[in-house]
Amino acid sequence: MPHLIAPSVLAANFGQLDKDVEMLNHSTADWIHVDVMDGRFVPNISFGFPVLHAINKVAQKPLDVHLMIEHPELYIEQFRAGGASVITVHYEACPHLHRTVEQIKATGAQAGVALNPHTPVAFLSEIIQDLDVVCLMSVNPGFGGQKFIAHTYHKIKELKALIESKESGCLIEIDGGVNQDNAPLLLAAGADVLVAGSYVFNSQNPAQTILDLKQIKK
Ligand SMILES: O=C(CO)[C@H](O)[C@H](O)COP(=O)(O)O
Ligand SMILES: [Co+2]
Repeated sequence: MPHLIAPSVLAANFGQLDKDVEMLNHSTADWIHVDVMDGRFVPNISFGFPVLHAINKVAQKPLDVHLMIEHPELYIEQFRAGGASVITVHYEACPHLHRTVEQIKATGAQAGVALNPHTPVAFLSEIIQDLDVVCLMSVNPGFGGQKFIAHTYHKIKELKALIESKESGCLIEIDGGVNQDNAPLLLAAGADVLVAGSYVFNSQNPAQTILDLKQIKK
């Protein structure tokens, strides 16, 4: 399968969000990554439902909603109604992860689980068959524009081995500090989906930057 590019609108210009989403519609982006932060699970607040609705009104690509919030189970149906195609919750925020994953799937969305940089891949061994996406955080969640953590390569290989051993069909998504230098190595290690925020939106030509990431050969 060709890899997928999921630009994060966290780095977009919120004064002209519709224009930036239109740009993504016309680009080779596959998904639109939407980072929701609650100021409790992570030390930052991004946005909530009104902004998600504004994005969904314009977006013509699947919305990949990354929930960096406590008690995500209270809001799954609302995020689905807001247009989410993929809903990703954090392992660290879900004591009843299996129940929350089933709840996501019951809405018709694809279910993702994100792991913080310090959380072992092996913690997903009993649930990997039920997941559509595992999102490996390659920065500590909460902010865009941070430095990529190189230990992520090792986690991708471990996750790939776990997915194969359990015959799971789930995708490996990498989120944080992705750029043109590390992307080829991430794909070679086994990544399927690359999230990129500041690298895309801070570039001179975001659509071209997305195309460059999309055209990397494995
Ligand atoms: O989940 C996130 C931060 O918690 C963002 O998706 C991530 O940081 C992408 O932004 P950048 O490419 O600028 O690192
Ligand atoms: Co994210």
